[in-house]
Amino acid sequence: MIELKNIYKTFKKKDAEVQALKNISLKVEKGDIFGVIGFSGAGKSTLIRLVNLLERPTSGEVIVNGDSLLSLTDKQLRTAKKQIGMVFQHFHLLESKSVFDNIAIPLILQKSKKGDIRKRVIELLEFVGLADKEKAYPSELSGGQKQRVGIARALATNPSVLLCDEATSALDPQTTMSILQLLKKINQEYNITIMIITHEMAVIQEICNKVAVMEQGEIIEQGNVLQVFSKPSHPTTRSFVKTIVQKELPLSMKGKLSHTSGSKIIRLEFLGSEMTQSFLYELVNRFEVKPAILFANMVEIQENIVSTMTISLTGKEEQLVLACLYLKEQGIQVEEVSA
Ligand SMILES: Nc1ncnc2c1ncn2[C@@H]1O[C@H](COP(=O)(O)OP(=O)(O)OP(=O)(O)O)[C@@H](O)[C@H]1O
Repeated sequence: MIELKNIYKTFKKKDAEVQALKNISLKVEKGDIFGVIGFSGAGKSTLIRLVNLLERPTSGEVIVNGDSLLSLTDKQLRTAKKQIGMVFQHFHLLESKSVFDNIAIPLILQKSKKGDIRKRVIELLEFVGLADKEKAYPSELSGGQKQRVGIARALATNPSVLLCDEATSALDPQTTMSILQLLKKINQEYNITIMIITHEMAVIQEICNKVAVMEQGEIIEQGNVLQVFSKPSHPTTRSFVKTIVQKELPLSMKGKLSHTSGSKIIRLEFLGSEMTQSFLYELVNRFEVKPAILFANMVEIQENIVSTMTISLTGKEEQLVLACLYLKEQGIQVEEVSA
């Protein structure tokens, strides 16, 4: 659907060069909601702007819907671009035009018939929940409503791909959630593939099935969201994941921990929530150990529950070792915590 192959992008200024992207390769499959996350300056905007050639790579290949965009003629490129809608952080609406006219712009540009334009815009207004705002002007709308107009405009020409450049970064958390739900609905009901860049892990958690993490122009980690969230390998990914999956003991608790002989403090990570009770019961039943929960956290990712739990286990050394072994055999990740 979208494929970037060995992309490099260098911005040349008078006295300096900025290597914004270094050897980026990624694949977005049909139906994906693919998130790209990174800190400011990582190269996310440059990356997403390459997908519809708002930015041209210094080298590498951009393939969308099977077309290698850099080898198309201008006319072919215009046709290919109709398949790619884009939503912006600051909406980019025309203030002097009504909501209806803003959404109609791409249809007017492609010379659709008046009746068809009216039908499509009304349909889109309905879809994004702004049926009563047809005649309003952007200045009369909230940020969330403006973004709904931006989304409707991006969908006007029936694209197969929607690019979202920090689409929720200018919105409060509640509005962010409602816009993310709208993007999910677009993906599911219109079967549109979405690529979204963000610096907020909550965006990835809420709607994405795949994620790429960027740092200094490179992709440092990518994969299925559940995989990356449950086992992040790069320190930067870990620091992003930490913002939503709280694994560490709170500092106030850490200070009070003391390891006494005959006890172990271990952190457990596993998928699913129903497991919790059964393995604690099994520990007590099968081994001469006493478990106590010190800290627990559950996060929903892709309709899966990722659970982390810190427990203390008290008992004879041999029993503690056997208990830990048993937990590992159940597919639980076990890590000893130092005080
Ligand atoms: N038109 C440009 N000319 C020169 N340098 C640029 C240009 N656009 C981006 N850059 C540089 O490329 C690097 C990546 O910028 P980019 O905007 O893609 O990062 P980002 O991850 O989107 O950051 P942010 O979240 O702050 O927008 C930065 O060092 C930036 O200064």
